[in-house]
Amino acid sequence: MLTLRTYEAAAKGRLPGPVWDFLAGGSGTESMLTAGREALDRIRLRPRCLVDVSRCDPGTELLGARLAAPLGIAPMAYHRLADPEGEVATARAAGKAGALLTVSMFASRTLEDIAAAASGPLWLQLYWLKRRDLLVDLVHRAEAAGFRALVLTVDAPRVASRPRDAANGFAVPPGIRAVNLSSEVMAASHGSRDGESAIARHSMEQFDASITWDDLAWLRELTSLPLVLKGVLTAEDAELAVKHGVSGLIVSNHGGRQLDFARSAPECLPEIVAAVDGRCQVVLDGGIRHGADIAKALCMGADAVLTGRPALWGLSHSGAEGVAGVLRLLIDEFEEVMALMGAPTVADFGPSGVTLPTCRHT
Ligand SMILES: Cc1cc2nc3c(=O)[nH]c(=O)nc-3n(C[C@H](O)[C@H](O)[C@H](O)COP(=O)(O)O)c2cc1C
Ligand SMILES: O=C(O)C(=O)c1ccccc1
Repeated sequence: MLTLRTYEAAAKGRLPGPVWDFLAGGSGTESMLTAGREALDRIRLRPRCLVDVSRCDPGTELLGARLAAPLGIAPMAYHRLADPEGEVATARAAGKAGALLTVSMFASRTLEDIAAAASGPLWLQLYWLKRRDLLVDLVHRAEAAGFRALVLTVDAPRVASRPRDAANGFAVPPGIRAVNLSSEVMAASHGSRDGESAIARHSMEQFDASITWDDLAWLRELTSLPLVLKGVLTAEDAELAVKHGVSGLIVSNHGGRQLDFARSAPECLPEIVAAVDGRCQVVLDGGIRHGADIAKALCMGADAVLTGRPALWGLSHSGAEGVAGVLRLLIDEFEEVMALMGAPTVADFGPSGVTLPTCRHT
């Protein structure tokens, strides 16, 4: 019987050390690698009994797209680090499982190839590059390829220092490239130097750290695709996001890879859901490792969750089949939790389904 731990152990065994460190690692003291997980573990479920759960339906809709469960894959760069087929295999698996796939701007397969392999909804994640012409090109290609939404990651004006990558002088191995961006812009991300991560250096050169809320209008005018902001952790920013017309928020601490000592995403979710008050969709990411985590997120008011690293573990273990296996595990566990919670549909999860540890944010 395969568990997420099996996939994780297999990936760790198979991948070169520096690649494993890039996938698994976090920023700074890595305090945030476990914070989200611990916050989820402190939340306990409050089951109801004698409800008809002879049929449980984990299906839902997210930004108008049908999903087999409120689950997607978080945007992650360079899936070819885990498997030669990369994002094409991931897309096939997400389609098979009925899960959303968020494709990173730094994907290692073309948007067109990924879309051709997909049978479910795709979102495209963007970092705001200084070279706006490249953003225009990507957005137009995403529209043409049938992507359903754009995700702007807002917790990374630069990639944070990550000690493992710095120690390894990590650079993306030759032969793996962010093929959707011009090689001229990507040149700096190759070529490793001791004591420095090429990815962090590249982000300092290429990301536009000067953008503010006012710049969102430029992106919104470029496309009719719905805009989702990823990395919002406060009610204040959620309110601003809604005022600026976003269709969704991904409450995320970037899997512990950006601001060290931040609040973890699950801790922030309730105040963000309250601030949004139904005006846009809310997705949680970070540390989703069990079907019960999906249930907890829904109880706190999320519409769906994204899982990150486990998809890459599955990919490294056995390509598309491995990713599909990971998604299947999470969805099967979620279905069981639905039955045992007395919650036969996703609409049956609400605030009374959890007890939250008392936490104050002011
Ligand atoms: C290897 C790796 C690459 C990532 N690349 C991106 C990226 O390109 N864009 C982005 O917005 N987030 C990126 N993230 C963050 C994920 O989208 C997500 O927030 C995080 O991994 C979720 O946590 P989890 O891995 O604990 O499930 C990356 C994460 C990892 C582990
Ligand atoms: O977002 C990340 O966490 C990340 O690792 C990354 C990878 C490539 C380019 C930019 C960020």
